[in-house]
Amino acid sequence: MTTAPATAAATSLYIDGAWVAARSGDTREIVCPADGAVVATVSEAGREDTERAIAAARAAFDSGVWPSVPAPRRGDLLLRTAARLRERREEFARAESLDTGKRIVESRIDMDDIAACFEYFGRLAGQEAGRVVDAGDNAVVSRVVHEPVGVCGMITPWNYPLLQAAWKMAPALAAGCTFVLKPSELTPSTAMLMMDVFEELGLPAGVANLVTGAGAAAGAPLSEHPDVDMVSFTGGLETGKRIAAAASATVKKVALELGGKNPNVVFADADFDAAVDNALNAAFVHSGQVCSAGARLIVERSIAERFVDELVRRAEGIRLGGPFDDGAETGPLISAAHREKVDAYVRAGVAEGARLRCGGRSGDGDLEAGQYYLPTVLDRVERGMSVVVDEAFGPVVTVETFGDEDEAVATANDTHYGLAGAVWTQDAGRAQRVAGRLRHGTIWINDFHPYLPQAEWGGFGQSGVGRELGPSGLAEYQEAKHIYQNTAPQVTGWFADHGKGK
Ligand SMILES: NC(=O)c1ccc[n+]([C@@H]2O[C@H](COP(=O)([O-])OP(=O)(O)OC[C@H]3O[C@@H](n4cnc5c(N)ncnc54)[C@H](O)[C@@H]3O)[C@@H](O)[C@H]2O)c1
Ligand SMILES: C[N+](C)(C)CC=O
Repeated sequence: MTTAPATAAATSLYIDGAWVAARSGDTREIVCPADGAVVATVSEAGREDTERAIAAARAAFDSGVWPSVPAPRRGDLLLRTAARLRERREEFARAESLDTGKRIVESRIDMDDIAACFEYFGRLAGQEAGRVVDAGDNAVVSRVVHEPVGVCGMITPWNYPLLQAAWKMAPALAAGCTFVLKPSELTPSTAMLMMDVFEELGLPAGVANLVTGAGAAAGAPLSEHPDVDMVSFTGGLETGKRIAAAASATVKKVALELGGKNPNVVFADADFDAAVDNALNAAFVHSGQVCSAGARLIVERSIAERFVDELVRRAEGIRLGGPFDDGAETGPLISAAHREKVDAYVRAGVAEGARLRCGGRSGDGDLEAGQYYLPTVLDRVERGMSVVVDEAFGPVVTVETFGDEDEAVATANDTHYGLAGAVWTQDAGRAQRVAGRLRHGTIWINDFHPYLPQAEWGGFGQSGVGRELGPSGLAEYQEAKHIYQNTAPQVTGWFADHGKGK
């Protein structure tokens, strides 16, 4: 059983440096999906609360209180943020686990990754003062500088709540932007703790603002409002399309990190045990609620039967449990509604002809109190079937087979997404060839899942627009400005002076 922290926070909106309640007075209970315990009560923001937060972010930006701080000093605040996060790691990890049901060991890893993200952008801030351009004229001084985009709306999902927000907040602050963050309505707790850290470290009022509430009410103004210069969204494809469409009315800058249907390609010469073990990680870590989950296993035909038998045997043995259960290897799904969606997806696959090898149902016994769904393997699937095309965002892996390299690549690229993928082989030449041909934003060779703050993350195709992390992750929050100075202005004579002498 999870125990709730004593938060009865009817004032969970952080606007202009103050904790306030929703204007409506509405609140929402946050429920741990591992056992249904209420772990927090937070304010439920509506449109007018978000508009207040936007006004605060706009005023803070326009006053220059943050954008005019020299970039190395902004970087210093990010480094101090990282240090504070490391000190408060356990408190943050616990809050994340209670909201998501994620195992505490995974939440601790997330907190370390978040601190590393703040450190990376803290160091990157101020490293580059723009560039001088040779205009081909000695009288001209021409340079390109990078300025903050302005007020950013940030909308984030529930699976990696603070991590996905950190990938936006850290570069935005490094660039000199101000922002309004709207985390998933299901998992707001660590975002609240984060505002507490910013306040503690003296970030000026109005630079970081937080609204907790549902997407259509609290989130939509961030893509619609003319005072927001950029909206950065991480979440599902359909929501991303809605946000991009809404943002077009004011021609905002838009960054989208969307879903994936990620291929995990295994050649017959791969290290068998490592490939099976990592296929389990790829599909079932965090019960598959990972944008880059290896949900499409694509195995060379000659080893497919043995490989899948072993995968099924291992999947059947995975132990499920709550965040603080030391024996658990993975946790619950986020909600009852999501579990129903995953189950319907599996049923649709079976109805289309897939063979259910294991799982395909909720957990029983002790697991009945939570939103558990058993690791599920579906084989005998074909390209075009819904389970091969659509993201399940649950512990479900489908198995396809191939005969040669060309077929492997064609199968792996046959998706409207393009977020991530892996290739398993001991042939270094083939590994590089296949990696080069896969149309996905991240390719792992003989590994699955690692990401680094210094390496870009994002999708090809309908997995998104733009990149987070790496130098491009900072550039997302910057506008390039060309400053051209003529130090010896002269009459050009382009237009004759027809009035001269009159
Ligand atoms: N590419 C990545 O890096 C990445 C990372 C994590 C998750 N994801 C994706 O996120 C999805 C799962 O997350 P989810 O279920 O929270 O996604 P979701 O799209 O349902 O919700 C994401 C966020 O959008 C908000 N929202 C919903 N409707 C909105 C609207 N009309 N206007 C503004 N905001 C709105 C929600 O309240 C939430 O905060 C999966 O598809 C997953 O692949 C992608
Ligand atoms: C981006 N990542 C892998 C941390 C989480 C995706 O859901």
